[in-house]
Amino acid sequence: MKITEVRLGLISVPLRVPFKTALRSVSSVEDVIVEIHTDTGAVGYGEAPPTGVITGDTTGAIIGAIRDHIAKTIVGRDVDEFEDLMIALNGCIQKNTSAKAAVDMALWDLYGQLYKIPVYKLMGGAKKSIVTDITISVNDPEEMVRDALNAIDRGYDCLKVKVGKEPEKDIARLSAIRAAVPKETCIRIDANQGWTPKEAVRILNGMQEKGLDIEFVEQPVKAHDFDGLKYVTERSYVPVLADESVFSPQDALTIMQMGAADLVNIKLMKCGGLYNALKIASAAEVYGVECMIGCMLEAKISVNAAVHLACAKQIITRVDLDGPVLCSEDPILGGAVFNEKDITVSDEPGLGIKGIEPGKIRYI
Ligand SMILES: C[C@H](N)C(=O)N[C@@H](CCC(=O)O)C(=O)O
Ligand SMILES: [Mg+2]
Repeated sequence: MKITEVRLGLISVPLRVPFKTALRSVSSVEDVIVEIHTDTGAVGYGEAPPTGVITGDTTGAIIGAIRDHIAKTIVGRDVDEFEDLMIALNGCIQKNTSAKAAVDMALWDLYGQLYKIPVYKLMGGAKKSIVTDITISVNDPEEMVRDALNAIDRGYDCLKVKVGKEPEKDIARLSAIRAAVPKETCIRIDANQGWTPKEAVRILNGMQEKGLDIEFVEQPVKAHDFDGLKYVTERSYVPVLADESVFSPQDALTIMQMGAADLVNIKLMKCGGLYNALKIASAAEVYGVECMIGCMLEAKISVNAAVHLACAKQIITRVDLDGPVLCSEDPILGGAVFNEKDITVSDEPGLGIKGIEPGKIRYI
């Protein structure tokens, strides 16, 4: 199976409600789609969101990295030289993890199709379904309570609540939500780097004293501040999960060796795809650090690839793969079935993606 062409397109999918974090506010998913064509007619699919505030990757940068570096490296090569392809993909350009992730998943898709096996089984997995949380955007407490109750009505029992914007309001936000939702609702929070280390300890221990029962906090402090993260981890009663601090397997190792976080969030767009995500999962297994599988604002092609990983690795004990259910429509054909919180992996060879609804992709 020889790679003949890398085709790129753009999709635009409106969100049900605007997505607001301490870092950004957006109202639609605007992603780059990658199709890798082969001489057998098989096509591998990938997707990359331009999450500039987190990864530094813009739409133009994703397109440029794929066209000017990655495509030139992989076209003409055989999918069966999988390890060589992965090393070439990772070595042909620095950083650009979103572009690499989109191509990495399209290659896994083709490799699974070549050997007629779904990717999660190729990775040794046997689990067929997982359960995701859903994100509540940061707003005034009243609006957040409305969004939380709407999520409960849709059947979600785990909320990931965004905080970190106007930190003085965060305890009030969480108190209002905790008072409104059923007692057994799991609540995790994500500050998206919005607090200083001292502020984080004060807010988190304040939440603990009020009995708000927070499962964990995601990325309380700036991404580069590993010492600050460790400071919070050592002093907070609420467990700490490293998100923006962990891009590469090396970052994950450093965080684990320092004891700077209790948990790690693996995202394909931060680490460059499934090949590197597996390395983070292996490091986490060695250190006994449980992982969450997360996503950016992504539609179903790339989140579907993360579903395969989550079904394969037992060290992934938390799931934040709500990209598709935050969207008001799903233009992607095939792949995992997203029935609100319940996600069922596809048993089709590769990643199981069949294509994009006609008229919903603009080829470039
Ligand atoms: C969408 C997901 N639940 C999420 O919150 N992901 C990121 C932010 C993604 C973005 O800004 O696109 C996170 O910080 O965990
Ligand atoms: Mg996060």
